[in-house]
Amino acid sequence: MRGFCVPDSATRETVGTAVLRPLQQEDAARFHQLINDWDICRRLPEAPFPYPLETAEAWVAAAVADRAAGRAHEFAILDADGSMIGSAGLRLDAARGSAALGYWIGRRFWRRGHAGAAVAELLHWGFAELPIATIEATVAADNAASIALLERAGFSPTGRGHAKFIGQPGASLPVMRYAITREALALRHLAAPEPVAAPAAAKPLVLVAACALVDIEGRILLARRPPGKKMAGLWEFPGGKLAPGETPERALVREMEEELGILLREEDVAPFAFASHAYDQFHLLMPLYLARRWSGTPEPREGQALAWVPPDRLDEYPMPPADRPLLPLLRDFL
Ligand SMILES: Nc1nc2c([nH]c(=O)n2[C@@H]2O[C@H](COP(=O)(O)OP(=O)(O)OP(=O)(O)O)[C@@H](O)[C@H]2O)c(=O)[nH]1
Repeated sequence: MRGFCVPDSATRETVGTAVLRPLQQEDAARFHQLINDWDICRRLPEAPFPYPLETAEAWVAAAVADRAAGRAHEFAILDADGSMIGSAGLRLDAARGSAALGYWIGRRFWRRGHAGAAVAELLHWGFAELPIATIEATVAADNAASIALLERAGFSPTGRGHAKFIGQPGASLPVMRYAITREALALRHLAAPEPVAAPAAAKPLVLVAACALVDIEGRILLARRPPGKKMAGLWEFPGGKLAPGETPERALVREMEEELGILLREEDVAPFAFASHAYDQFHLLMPLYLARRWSGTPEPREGQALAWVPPDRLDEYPMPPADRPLLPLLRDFL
């Protein structure tokens, strides 16, 4: 398990800034100077106290080796002047597609929001760069500041347990387990900004996810909008509007099942391009994905006609105006 040390919650008034850079062997002396503090070590399960310089050197050397091997990514947290003030990192559990978070901040730099900023930055970095879907954290049950910090960062509790802390021999202390998924972090950031007041006459923005299903002959599946619908008779890429809280990928999985009766997996769709088009009643924003793998044979479940169309014949099929800029991109790519 990884450890946490944040004393007393970073006050909300202070907005921390954090810059992370990979931990280097030259950081060992400073690392030692900052971490050799009972109030830090007692909250870190793997930290002895006192914390010898050789242990710091060995820990940093292991971190450098772990980074090279892709096992873990440990960072120095820097303040605005570029001085190291603490450390934060992610240790991978490749089999589970997860990583364990740990961090600590030197005492002189407590209560300035640095830990919260470092954790936020590390979550973004981790989900962008590592093959993981979840980041987990285990924290001593009496570490109220870190619990508050994790909850503010978007983590949810997943359970309780006990863990040994090297600095407190013999003791098995109660801990709480937390986790955050990639989707939860993304939704949080979508939900976070205050809505910008739209001018009275603004058109609603409609978000539609669409998918170009490509068969082994490189043909693309088009669906013809059935009579009775807006733009009936035009050919389009299968897809539809996102339901509340849905990612575009998840919406595609649902729509492909509903419209075509096929099983498409989220990991089998790749973002390709997007359409942005002002219709009279709304503005359409439509990410277009490509998929070459699915289970089942597409069949029209909603009264639509279907056609497998070679890329150089897409022009022959009348499509909504939003789709037209996408056609040359598809022709060039396929
Ligand atoms: N699926 C799909 N929709 C498209 C494409 N191009 C395009 O302009 N659209 C527009 O994006 C919207 C798709 O949303 P939808 O499929 O959930 O809407 P709908 O008209 O079938 O249902 P609705 O009656 O509930 O509005 C429609 O207004 C549709 O005309 C496209 O290539 N694929």
